[in-house]
Amino acid sequence: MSFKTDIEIAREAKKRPIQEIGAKLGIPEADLLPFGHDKAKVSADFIAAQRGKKDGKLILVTAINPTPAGEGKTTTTVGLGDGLNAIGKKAAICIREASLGPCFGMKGGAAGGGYAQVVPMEEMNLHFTGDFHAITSAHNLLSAMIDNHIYWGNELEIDERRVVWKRVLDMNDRALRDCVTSLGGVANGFPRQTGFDITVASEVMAILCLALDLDDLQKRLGDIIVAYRRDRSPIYCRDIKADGAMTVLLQQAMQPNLVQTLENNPAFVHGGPFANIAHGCNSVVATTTALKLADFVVTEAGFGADLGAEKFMNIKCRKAGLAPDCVVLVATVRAMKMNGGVLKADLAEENVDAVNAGCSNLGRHIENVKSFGVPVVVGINHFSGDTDAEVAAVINYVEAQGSEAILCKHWAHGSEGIKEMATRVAEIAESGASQFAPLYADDLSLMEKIETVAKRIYRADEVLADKKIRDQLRQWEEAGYGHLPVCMAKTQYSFSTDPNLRGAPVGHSLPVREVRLSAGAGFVVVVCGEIMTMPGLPRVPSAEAIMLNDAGEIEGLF
Ligand SMILES: Nc1ncnc2c1ncn2[C@@H]1O[C@H](COP(=O)(O)OP(=O)(O)O)[C@@H](O)[C@H]1O
Ligand SMILES: O=COP(=O)(O)O
Ligand SMILES: [Mg+2]
Repeated sequence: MSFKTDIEIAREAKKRPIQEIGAKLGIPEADLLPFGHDKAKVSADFIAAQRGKKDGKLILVTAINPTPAGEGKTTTTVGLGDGLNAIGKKAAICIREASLGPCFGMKGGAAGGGYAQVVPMEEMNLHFTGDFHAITSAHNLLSAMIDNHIYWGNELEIDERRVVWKRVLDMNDRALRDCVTSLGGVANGFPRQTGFDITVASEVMAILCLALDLDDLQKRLGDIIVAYRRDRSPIYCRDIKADGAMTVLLQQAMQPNLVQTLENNPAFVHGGPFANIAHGCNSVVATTTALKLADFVVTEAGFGADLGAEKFMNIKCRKAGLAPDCVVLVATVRAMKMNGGVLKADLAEENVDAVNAGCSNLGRHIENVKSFGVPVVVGINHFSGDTDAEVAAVINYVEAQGSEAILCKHWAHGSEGIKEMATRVAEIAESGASQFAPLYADDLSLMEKIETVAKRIYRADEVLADKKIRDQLRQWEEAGYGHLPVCMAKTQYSFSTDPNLRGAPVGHSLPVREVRLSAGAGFVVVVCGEIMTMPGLPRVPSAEAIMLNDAGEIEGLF
């Protein structure tokens, strides 16, 4: 059975003018800044005018530990938004923007898939409205101004060995991870070892996603710590006098983007941090705006619930005062089999035993989501190769755990394939059953916060952090940053730091490699295991298959 590709389906979309989509949410045309006929930014003035209005219900879509292709969180977020609208609810979705890294690397885009996509898919997965370029430019302006300050006499007495601000690029380029700048003699400045992260790991990205408005954005930018002096005193972005220009570069990017689903329902697409190396959630401003305009808002958090959902709850909700009313935990037969020990190459073959073996991963994620006090429904994202026996194995397991699992066929059928889930989610969200609370209080020490996530979510026995790291955490506590949440960076494939340790490992240790203070974003990044903040390209990058056909249309984007 041959299926149309995502891009073929997206190209056939019968899109409505973006003004019509905005009108569904009561956004006047004058408050939409159009980018063509099918994309627009929502004005900051209109957003500010929504404050004080009643919020709709908030639904988070997360997943079990994924295969490299992803298990359909974004696809399910889009499908569920369409499903809620199809049963008569006023719903909007909020998802993240795509990074060029995975688009041209391995994983592909971030617009959903099949008949549950947001459009225009090609533009969204490429330059969209320029937000990532703005974030990259703002980040690298600060980088350039730091080296320029040092070049012109270093009045701030920056210890050149302790510049912590790197550069970014929105591309997977391992060659840039670790490099030396300012080679070539006196005219080029003072050589310094530094490197690049991918734009989605930039603190500027996190700030744009957590800032409440433009004033908050500028303050957070100013709070960024870029370097330390020899006496270890911090030097801030505002000391370099870059925060004003960075805010100018980000003014338009701060306004959330509005597009539509294949079924012409409103979709906010804004911000794009990954969940393995950053906090993995779309912007607060898009989510809080959507909550003022719709009765139901469906949003996503990247990778598995051990990463995106944990940081959605402990970072985004904590900082924005959000409280999810329901969680949809996406499971797929293929990811269950992979967590049950099946190799990627063998996932297409029926294997009920492997599905049963993989259920331990699903069961742990169910427990973890419930530990935040939020009701959870498992959404089985149906793939054409799934057999009835494999699906039944998942449903039987979930029901034996006392939870609910609903088979969803939105990829193949759009809203028609997910009405049962939409109905159930609306019931749960409106029931008031959710008693959300973050996993740890602000006043725990930074180390205790790391240990709480490691033990309660990852089920690690211990956290391995050497004296240098523990001393650094204590120094940040003494400097007044002890109240901040932690942003865990680790592999998305396992509860542990070993990507091959699938299922529900116990007894493992969590090695902390380094810690980074994002004083502007307001969290401490805890880098665990071998995770990289500048990914590399795979042996055969998706880019090799991306081209223009004779009709000038893009091929190979997915
Ligand atoms: N039910 C499905 N059947 C076939 N392909 C799917 C299905 N759900 C998602 N996909 C595809 O899998 C890939 C990952 O989906 P996506 O929603 O981006 O996952 P995630 O957001 O969890 O990473 C996309 O290419 C999408 O088109
Ligand atoms: O940060 C990762 O997001 P996806 O799981 O949607 O790929
Ligand atoms: Mg996604």
